[in-house]
Amino acid sequence: MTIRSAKVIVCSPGRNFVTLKIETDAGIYGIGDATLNGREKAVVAYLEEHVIPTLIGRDARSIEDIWQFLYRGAYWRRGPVTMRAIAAVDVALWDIKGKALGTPLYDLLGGRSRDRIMVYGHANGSTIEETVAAVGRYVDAGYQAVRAQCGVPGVKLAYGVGRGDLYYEPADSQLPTETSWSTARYLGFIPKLFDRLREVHGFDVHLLHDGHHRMTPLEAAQLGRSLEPHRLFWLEDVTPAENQEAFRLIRQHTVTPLAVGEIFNTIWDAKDLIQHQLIDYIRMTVVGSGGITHLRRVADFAALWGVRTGAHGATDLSPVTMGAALHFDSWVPNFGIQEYMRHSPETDAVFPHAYGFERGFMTPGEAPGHGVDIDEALAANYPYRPMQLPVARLEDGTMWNW
Ligand SMILES: O=C(O)[C@@H](O)[C@@H](O)[C@H](O)[C@H](O)CO
Ligand SMILES: [Mg+2]
Repeated sequence: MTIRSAKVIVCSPGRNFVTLKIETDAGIYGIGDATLNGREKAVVAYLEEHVIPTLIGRDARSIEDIWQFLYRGAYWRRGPVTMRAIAAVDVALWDIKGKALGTPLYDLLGGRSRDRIMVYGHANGSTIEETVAAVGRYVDAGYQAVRAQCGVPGVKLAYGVGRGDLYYEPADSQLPTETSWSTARYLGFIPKLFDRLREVHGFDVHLLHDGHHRMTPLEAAQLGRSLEPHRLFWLEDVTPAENQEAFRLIRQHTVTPLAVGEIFNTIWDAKDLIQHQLIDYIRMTVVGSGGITHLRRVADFAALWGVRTGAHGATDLSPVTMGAALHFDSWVPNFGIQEYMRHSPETDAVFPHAYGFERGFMTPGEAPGHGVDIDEALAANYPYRPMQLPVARLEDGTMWNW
């Protein structure tokens, strides 16, 4: 089964998505996601200029060989652009293999390890009471796990505070929105949020929180320790993780579970964190980490050290990634949880999908491949709109991590 053609489809049904469609001479096609929020066109060029010409004529069944060819063959390894392009090809090829064999992707990986996949939703508010109410709406909808974010008094546009209940999209402007940040204000405030959340909602719901890379290791340790009475499911991205060693310091001081990895691209970003058991959940997902082929190696390595998966699932991960991730989650033995930020109705219409959601749990569906398609005619109604992620500055104007 030979790859006959491949094309990149860019559309913006509410937000931007980059999708790869690979067609074979057997009449079977596969779909992969290559979206890199705020830097989409870089991946488009990488695919169109450098990857697609090398795919034509290859055997679509040779997923592993094509992965190795794209990874080793580029010479310049790793990074978000390269690994997203590889992921798009990889996921499209797994989709093709599943369709060719008439079987869902999870079966190709080794079959289902669970009946349904626990997901967490995003609750946020500009005040504590708004966030408490937002968590309540998720609990009422059947979610067993909810991420809680809140505006911080004195901080302009704190991370994670959206404009609606179900949808949150941080890439909101053609030029980056400037936000402000004060870790001192944040550290003084967040324990009060969780005091109130536990007071109102009790301990039957899993609560999560995302620090979005803003603390120093010692500040992260302080936050982790102050939240221990609230028994979080996880505390995410407390500090930038380029320095994997930094997590030793955090770990020495707190037993609050730690999650990290949504911006990692390969196992090399996570190796020390995993093998020294410095984290509890690895947040890498198919689109960011070279597709199913690489992610399963990461998951197997993590399993050796008791680290579980907690795949990134923000709205910038297209339904194609969501579908592929749900098949992966169905199989992966060391599954932890899956993030689920709902897509807009426009996005759902452009990407018809077999996966489903019911009261806090998802299933990948039984369609062959990953079960997600793209309606190209509909997609054409939503042209690309340049959008960038915000930036953050400290109160004195110093550039900080958004
Ligand atoms: O945990 C998360 O979902 C976030 O950290 C993301 O919303 C992240 O900000 C976006 O994916 C950036 O594009
Ligand atoms: Mg995050």
